[in-house]
Amino acid sequence: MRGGGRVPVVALTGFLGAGKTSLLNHLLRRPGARLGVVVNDFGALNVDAALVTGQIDDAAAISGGCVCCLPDAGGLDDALRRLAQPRLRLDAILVEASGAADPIAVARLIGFSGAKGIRPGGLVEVIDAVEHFRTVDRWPEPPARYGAATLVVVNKADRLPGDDREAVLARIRERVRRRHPQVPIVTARYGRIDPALVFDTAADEDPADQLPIARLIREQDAGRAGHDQDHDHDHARAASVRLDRPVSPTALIDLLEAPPTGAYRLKGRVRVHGSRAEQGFAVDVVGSLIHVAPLPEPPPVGELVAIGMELDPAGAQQRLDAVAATPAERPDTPGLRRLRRYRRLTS
Ligand SMILES: Nc1nc2c(ncn2[C@@H]2O[C@H](COP(=O)(O)OP(=O)(O)OP(=O)(O)O)[C@@H](O)[C@H]2O)c(=O)[nH]1
Repeated sequence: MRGGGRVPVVALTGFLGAGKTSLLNHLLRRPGARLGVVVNDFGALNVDAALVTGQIDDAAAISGGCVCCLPDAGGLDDALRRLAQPRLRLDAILVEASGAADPIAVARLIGFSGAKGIRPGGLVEVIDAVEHFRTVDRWPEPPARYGAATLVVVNKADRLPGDDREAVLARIRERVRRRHPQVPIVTARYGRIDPALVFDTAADEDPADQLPIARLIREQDAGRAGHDQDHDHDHARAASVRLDRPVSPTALIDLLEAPPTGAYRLKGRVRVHGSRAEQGFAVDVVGSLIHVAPLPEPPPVGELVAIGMELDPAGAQQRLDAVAATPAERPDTPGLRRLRRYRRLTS
């Protein structure tokens, strides 16, 4: 969400050559998003020249909406601090980790970063479908690195021989699941995943009562109904609900803690009855990360959106509708306490 709120920091990890830069380039091509980029090792920068006009060592706005920042080793915090400045109004910061980096360490670095104005936005682990069993997954136990991921992208599926493809993909999925049963797994070519899985594209012209992400999804739906668009990737499915009244904090937190089946992201803006006045909160769930932030004003109309590649839209709709329909009794002291606990943990 542009303006206000903390900027999500999304890490892209994966073994050397898995396709991190391809995925980064794909995300940077998304029009309308203002993204910060941190490339975590020198010499690896290979971002589209049209989007990044050279290796720059300070945060700078450049055409295409991308801001790029190259830190030296250990400079991640400095880079995040620079990119989190409110005047840059970024929708997300993408950190491409070096192929040699351990995703668990990367997640920890971001999670414990001292930089203000940021929050962890997930960790996307890119797997090379062809090289996987020759590089990262060579031992009886599945690699610990899967445990840190909030989304796994099995890339280069096109390079698997046709008669073997499904079997190899199934084997990779099975190995990932053994380590991390809940993590969503998508397959991709050249890292072309649905950007809605990673960040929102904010749009200044969006009406005040609508979340940018909802607009993005509407556009995608329109694109799907029409002919060809730039849709060279699997689509995320979504369900959303408009909230005309304050929501029940208990119903809301129950939803955030147990999102609808297949929901990889869940986000929204809500109004609740506080102990004295009405209060507004922005909520955001990525994988198992729950983030709750206060809004300066309660939104006149709220919204909740669930997104996922394997979302059951009807089931998700029911869950969202149920939150909208739960009476916002007051005082809902236990619910408010749970909400504030997440707020304290994440802001
Ligand atoms: N056939 C095919 N090639 C791919 C795919 N994704 C990436 N590649 C190619 O694989 C090579 C490595 O991709 P990169 O995106 O640079 O991988 P990386 O993980 O950033 O690599 P390092 O930064 O060296 O760790 C490039 O030549 C890409 O063009 C894919 O899905 N299919």
